[in-house]
Amino acid sequence: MRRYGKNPDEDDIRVRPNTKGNRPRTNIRPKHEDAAEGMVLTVDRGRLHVLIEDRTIVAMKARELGRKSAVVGDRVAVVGDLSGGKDTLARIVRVEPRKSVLRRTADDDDPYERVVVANADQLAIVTALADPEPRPRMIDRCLVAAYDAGLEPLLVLTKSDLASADTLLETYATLGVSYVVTTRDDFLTGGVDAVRERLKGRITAFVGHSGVGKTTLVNALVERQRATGIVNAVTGRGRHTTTSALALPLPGDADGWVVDTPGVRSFGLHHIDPSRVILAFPELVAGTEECPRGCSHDEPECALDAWVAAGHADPARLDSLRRLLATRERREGD
Ligand SMILES: Nc1nc2c(ncn2[C@@H]2O[C@H](COP(=O)(O)OP(=O)(O)OP(=O)(O)O)[C@@H](O)[C@H]2O)c(=O)[nH]1
Ligand SMILES: [Zn+2]
Repeated sequence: MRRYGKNPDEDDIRVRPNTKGNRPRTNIRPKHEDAAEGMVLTVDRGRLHVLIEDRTIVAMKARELGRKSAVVGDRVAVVGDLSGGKDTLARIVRVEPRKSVLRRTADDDDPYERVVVANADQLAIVTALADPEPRPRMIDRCLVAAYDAGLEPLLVLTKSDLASADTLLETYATLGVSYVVTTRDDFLTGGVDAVRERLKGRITAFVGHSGVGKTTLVNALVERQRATGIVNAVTGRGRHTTTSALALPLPGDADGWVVDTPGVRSFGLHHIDPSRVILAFPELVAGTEECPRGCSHDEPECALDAWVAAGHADPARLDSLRRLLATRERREGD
């Protein structure tokens, strides 16, 4: 995976400078009132796969979009050949405003932020209960990224056949995070329904370290083996070869999307705004009014200690908030 430099998924289409001084072509183009609306399902070497009604078409960014990127989950307007036929290439002329953006930085010291998924409602943080051992710090970092992006976090604890979820759930009880506990053995007998229930009507981005069972789970959720149509159109040419995220529809009338995010294991948290993380702790928000400007909420002048001491909030919640905010400093092993 490339970690630095230009992201080939986002900047594939170059805009040539208009050296002849002609009128910019965008001025003489129609306004694309006839464009079709669709959703980006995946990006593969600069080609975007877009779902329009029940067809998947391949498109590229139109020149007029400039450096603006379109990513998985984006609602886009598309013109050109929309038949979805082999070797056709349509053009994306507009990216609709995003409801949410989930970003990662390649590294905390890489200032280039990459949008991984647009318009997601929920972040499923997939963690194995054993093999590999759970990493609470990584979970905390994902929680911070979710709160910052305005996504609702969902803890998905896999491999419950190997270890109990009790200890881990204790750690997160104070945070009130939703969770589901899964085991592969249940998937064969409908045990994946409990997870599907949480995904209904929403776009959920799935993140997790290698080996936690994310692929096993995602395949069970979308019934990939049996799936036809959309899923095959995207993945049918064999292995999905890019590191781009991939949106897969839930089967039946669940009306939800699973967005698999290969290669996204954690998040660079340099851009995180503490005031957005605090929104996940509504009872602490008012307590920050007396904080000094730009308070880190983990300094002697922070007003939250007095707020908690006055009985406005549970001290354990302030501890949790501080624990989460502290994960912004990257450590060995993150
Ligand atoms: N015991 C047990 N093993 C599981 C379970 N789910 C998945 N596994 C195994 O865990 C290993 C990793 O599963 P994957 O689904 O490939 O995990 P992944 O997170 O997608 O990992 P990468 O493919 O490396 O990204 C495989 O050997 C699975 O068979 C489970 O519920 N219990
Ligand atoms: Zn403060």
